[in-house]
Amino acid sequence: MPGSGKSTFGKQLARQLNFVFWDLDDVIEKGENRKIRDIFYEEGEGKFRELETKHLYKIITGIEGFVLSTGGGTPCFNDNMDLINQESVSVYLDVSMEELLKRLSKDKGGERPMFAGMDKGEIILKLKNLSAQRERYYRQAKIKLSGEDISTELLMSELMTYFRN
Ligand SMILES: Nc1ncnc2c1ncn2[C@@H]1O[C@H](COP(=O)(O)OP(=O)(O)OP(=O)(O)O)[C@@H](O)[C@H]1O
Ligand SMILES: O=C(O)C1=C[C@@H](O)[C@@H](O)[C@H](O)C1
Ligand SMILES: [Mg+2]
Repeated sequence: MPGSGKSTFGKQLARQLNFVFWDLDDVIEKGENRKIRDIFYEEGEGKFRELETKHLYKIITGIEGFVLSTGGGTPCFNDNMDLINQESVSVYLDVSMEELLKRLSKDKGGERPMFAGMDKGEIILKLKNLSAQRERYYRQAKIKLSGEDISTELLMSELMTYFRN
């Protein structure tokens, strides 16, 4: 979900594994030479999803030994979750609504176009809607980490178990 810590956590994990870190939102912005916000406002979500899949495909089929932090919506469009699971090990950070609300309410810069200009009540409604639509994609992830004790150490141990099995 937006604000679940994908970018923060992904960077830590990449450092631990000595892998390259990519943030799909940054890759799209650099590749298209535009802010995601502007793509959304000028061309709509459909165009954004098309570009998102294009850049996801390029990274995931093009390089090895990386950690990729996707956008919250990435797994939910254009069969992206199937592609992710074919080519990599996916991780779902399952963070509570209360914690997401706390984190997203702090985003005053409008970096997240989906929540721009919303008050707390509107954010919680949006989060509930997104979660209801997206959970079925998120739960296809190979590894799920829930609760307050999400750490890179825990994920490293889950990854070991995953590869052992
Ligand atoms: N484990 C954590 N505990 C407390 N705050 C955190 C934690 N992980 C991330 N944060 C904070 O929550 C906010 C969102 O984190 P981050 O940007 O990593 O999420 P994201 O999943 O990448 O969000 P987005 O989907 O918008 O890219 C940031 O302000 C970050 O500092
Ligand atoms: O959850 C989403 O649908 C999005 C999350 C962001 O990271 C961006 O990828 C974009 O704003 C859409
Ligand atoms: Mg992020």
